[in-house]
Amino acid sequence: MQKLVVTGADGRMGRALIEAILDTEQTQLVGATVKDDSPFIGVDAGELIGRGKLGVSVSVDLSACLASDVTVIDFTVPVATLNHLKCVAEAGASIVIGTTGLNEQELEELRSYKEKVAMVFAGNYSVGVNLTLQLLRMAAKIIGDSSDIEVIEAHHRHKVDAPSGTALMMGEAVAGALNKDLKECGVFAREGITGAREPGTIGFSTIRGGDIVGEHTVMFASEGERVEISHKASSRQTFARGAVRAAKWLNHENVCGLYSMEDVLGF
Ligand SMILES: NC(=O)C1=CN([C@@H]2O[C@H](COP(=O)(O)OP(=O)(O)OC[C@H]3O[C@@H](n4cnc5c(N)ncnc54)[C@H](OP(=O)(O)O)[C@@H]3O)[C@@H](O)[C@H]2O)C=CC1
Ligand SMILES: O=C(O)C1=N[C@H](C(=O)O)C[C@H](O)C1
Repeated sequence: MQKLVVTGADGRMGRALIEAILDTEQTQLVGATVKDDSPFIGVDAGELIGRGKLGVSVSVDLSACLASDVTVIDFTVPVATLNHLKCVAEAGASIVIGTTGLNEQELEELRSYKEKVAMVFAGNYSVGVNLTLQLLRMAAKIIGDSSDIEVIEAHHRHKVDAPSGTALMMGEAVAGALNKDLKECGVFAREGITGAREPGTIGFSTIRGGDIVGEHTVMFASEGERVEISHKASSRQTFARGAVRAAKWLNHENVCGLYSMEDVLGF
């Protein structure tokens, strides 16, 4: 039985993760944590999602939930993720991280744990998005040099970071296949008299509205035709089930390192 702890248990993904764990064989929720000002402290984690008592009280103390055979699943905010990662390292536990919006310094700090912790870190845990990354690399190799490449993403009104982690992963997959650095060729904003499109750049556009779960399109536009590769998520369970799958995979690997969802899927 794989022992799992969910941080940010009262968040959109936290709740979806508890649901996914309850629906996955050979996994057991052994802890659920929230921020210290949450109204859900002390509530049963099962009751938090309307599934009846599990005997796991929502708490603020992650370290108290940890042991070397526990895997944490963390979809929160960058500062919390790094705090949680520190606790995980101290306990010799492992972690699956889904948080997006980390800046360069935060990413560097996360990477610094790869010798000490077994962790999976991905901007998107859906199988479909990770398949899409493969398709994008193929498209980039065949038509990337002769196309204008644009990444368009749409999410719900509550999302706080842009572009999405997935959009950045897609941009990096395309840039990598073209032997480019996204930091140099990415265009993240356009307004006013921008001038004509600079050849070889990768543009990003962001839509925020309503309850859109997550939609991404990469457009390869050239003279006379364009190719669009799209993924549309319609349920957060897609991400949650993928993260639980990653946690089960980590338990088998149990080797310190920084892994991607593509590693988990064996792509
Ligand atoms: N990789 C993937 O497949 C996916 C990644 N995501 C990413 O997951 C993250 C969470 O998304 P979502 O669930 O929609 O967001 P929510 O805002 O619904 O949840 C965030 C959770 O983190 C908690 N939190 C915030 N600040 C802190 C803190 N300082 N310490 C401890 N906990 C804190 C929140 O608590 P409180 O509510 O009390 O503030 C809440 O429980 C985002 O970065 C999102 O982009 C989302 C979906 C899929
Ligand atoms: O915040 C979200 O909701 C999502 N975030 C991830 C991202 O930033 O790419 C993954 C998914 O699209 C949903």
